[in-house]
Amino acid sequence: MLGHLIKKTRWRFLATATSSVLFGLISVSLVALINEIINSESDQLDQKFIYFAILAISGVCLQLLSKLISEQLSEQSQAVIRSQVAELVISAKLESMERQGGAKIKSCLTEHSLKVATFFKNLPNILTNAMIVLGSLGYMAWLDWQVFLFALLTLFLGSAGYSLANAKAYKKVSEAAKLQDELFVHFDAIVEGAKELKLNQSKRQVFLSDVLDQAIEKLKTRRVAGASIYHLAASWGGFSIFAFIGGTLYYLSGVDSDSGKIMSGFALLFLYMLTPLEVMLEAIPRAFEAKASAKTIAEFQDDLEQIEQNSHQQIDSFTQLHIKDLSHSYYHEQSDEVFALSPINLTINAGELIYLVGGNGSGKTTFAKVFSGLYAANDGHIVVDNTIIEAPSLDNYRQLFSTVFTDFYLFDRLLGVANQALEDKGNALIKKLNLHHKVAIKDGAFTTRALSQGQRKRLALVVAYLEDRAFYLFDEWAADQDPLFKDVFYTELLPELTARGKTVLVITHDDKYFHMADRLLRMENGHLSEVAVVKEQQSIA
Ligand SMILES: Nc1ncnc2c1ncn2[C@@H]1O[C@H](COP(=O)(O)OP(=O)(O)OP(=O)(O)O)[C@@H](O)[C@H]1O
Repeated sequence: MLGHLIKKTRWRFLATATSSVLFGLISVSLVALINEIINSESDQLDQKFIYFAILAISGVCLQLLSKLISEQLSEQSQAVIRSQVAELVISAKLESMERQGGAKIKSCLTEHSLKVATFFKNLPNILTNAMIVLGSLGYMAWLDWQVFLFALLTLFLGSAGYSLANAKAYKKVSEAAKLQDELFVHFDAIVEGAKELKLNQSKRQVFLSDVLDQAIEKLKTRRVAGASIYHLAASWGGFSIFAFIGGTLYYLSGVDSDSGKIMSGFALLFLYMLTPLEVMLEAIPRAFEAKASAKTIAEFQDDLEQIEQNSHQQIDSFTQLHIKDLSHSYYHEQSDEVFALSPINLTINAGELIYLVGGNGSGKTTFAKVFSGLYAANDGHIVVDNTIIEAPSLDNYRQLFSTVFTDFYLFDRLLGVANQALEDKGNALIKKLNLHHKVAIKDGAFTTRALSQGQRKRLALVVAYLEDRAFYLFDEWAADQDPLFKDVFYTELLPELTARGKTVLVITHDDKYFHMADRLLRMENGHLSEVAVVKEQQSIA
C-alpha cells in the first residue's frame, strides 16, 4: 500500500525527501561552522561568514521547498488512497461489499487514509531530523572518535529499549485501528437509527451507555495504552541522551589536552540534536499508526473480491433467457442456518410481463439479485440465446437490466444517460407521475431529492425508464404508492414497457393486478413455481 503510494507520488516524494535531507545536512553544517567560527582566529573569519550566509540562505530555501511540496504530497497521497479505495469498492462484487460492511468502507476512505496521508506530511520532518542526528554524529566522529563510539553505544541501548516498547505499542495501535472500524458501525446507527433513538428514551440511553460509550471507551483505552508505551519509549530515549551528554562531558573534563573546540562542539551538537531527536521520536509513533492504517486498507483491498472483466461486447438484447439449475445460499453464522434457493429452472421470452409473488423472506429478492447477475450463483447458470454466461461475462450480462430494488439509491444526477432529448423525456415522465410541481431534471440533475419515499421511488422509476434497457426488474415498486399511482404503474407503465418490446419482472403483493401479467411465478421458501394466470381479477394469496 505505502509502496504503491510512493510509486504514484514518486516525483513529489523524491523532491520532498531530497530537499529535507539536504536541509538536515545544511543545518548540521551550520552548527559545525558556528563551532569553527567560535574557535577561529579573527583573520580567518571573513570567508567563514560568507559560507555561513550561503548555507543559511540555502537552508531556509530548502526548508520552505520541502514544506511546500510535502503539503502537496500529503493531499495527493490522500487523494490517491481515496480514489484507489473508491475504485476498488465500486468494482467489487456486491456480496463481497456487503460482507465488508459500509462502516469499514467509510473508515478506510476517511480515518485510515488520513493517517497514511499524515505520515507523508510528517516525512520531511522525519528525514530532516534524521539527517541532523546523523550529521551531528558524523561531526562528533570527526571531533573525537572515542566520544563517537560512546555516542553509538548510547544510541544502541536507547534505540533497543525504544524498539521493544514500540513493538508493543504498535500492537495496541493496530487493535485500536480495528476497534475504530467497529465504532464507525455505531456512528452509522446514530444517523440511520435516529428516529428509533429519538422516540425511545431507554433505547437511546442503553445505546449510548452500553453500546456507543463502551466502544469509545475501548478505543480510548487501546489508544492511551499505545500512546503511553510510546511516551515511555520516548522518555527512555531522552534519558539515554542525557546519559550520553553527562558521560561525554565528564570524560572530556578529565582530558588535559586542548579540548575547548571539542567541548564547545559537543555542547552545541547536544543542544542542537535534542529537539530533532524528540521530534523524531514523536514522529515514529505516527509512522507506525500510518503503517497500521495502510495495513488495514491493504487487507480490506485484498478481501474485496473484484468483478471479473473481459473484453466481450456488452449484452444489450436477447430473445430468450434460460435459467438452468440456478441456486444461491446465505449462511447465517449466528443461528448456523442456511437459506437456499432450490435449483431454479425457468425460460423467459423477450417482451413477457412476469409477476413474482411470495411471502416475506421466501427468496424473491435473492432470486432477482442472482438472476440479474448481482450475486454470482452457487450452482447452475444462465443462458442468453444459446450463450452460457460465465463469471467473466457477468458484468456484461448485468447491462441487460434496469432495476428498482426496495433499497434503491437515487443519485442526484442522471449518470451516463444525460442529454437534452432524454432530459425532455424524463421531464415528461415526471409530469406523468405527477411530480412536476416538486422536481424537474435540469442540466442532467434533479432539482431536488427532498421528497417522500414514495415520490423518490417514482423518480427512481424515471431513471430506470431513461436507461432504456432490455429487461426491467421492479422489486415491490408499488408498495409505497397510493392507489392512483399503483393503477398508473400496473395498467399503463408496465404494459407500455412490454409494448416497446421490454421484458419486465415485477415482484409484487398487489393481487388486484395479477390478471395483468403474462405469467405468474410464486416463490415459497426458496422454491420457485409457475402459477396459471387467470385473466380476470382474482386473489391467489
Ligand atoms: N444480505 C443477506 N445476508 C444473509 N442472508 C440474507 C441476506 N438477504 C436475505 N437473506 C436471507 O434470505 C432469505 C430470503 O430473503 P429475500 O430478501 O430474498 O426475501 P424476499 O422474498 O424478497 O422477502 P421480502 O418480501 O420481505 O422482501 C431471508 O430469509 C434472509 O434470511
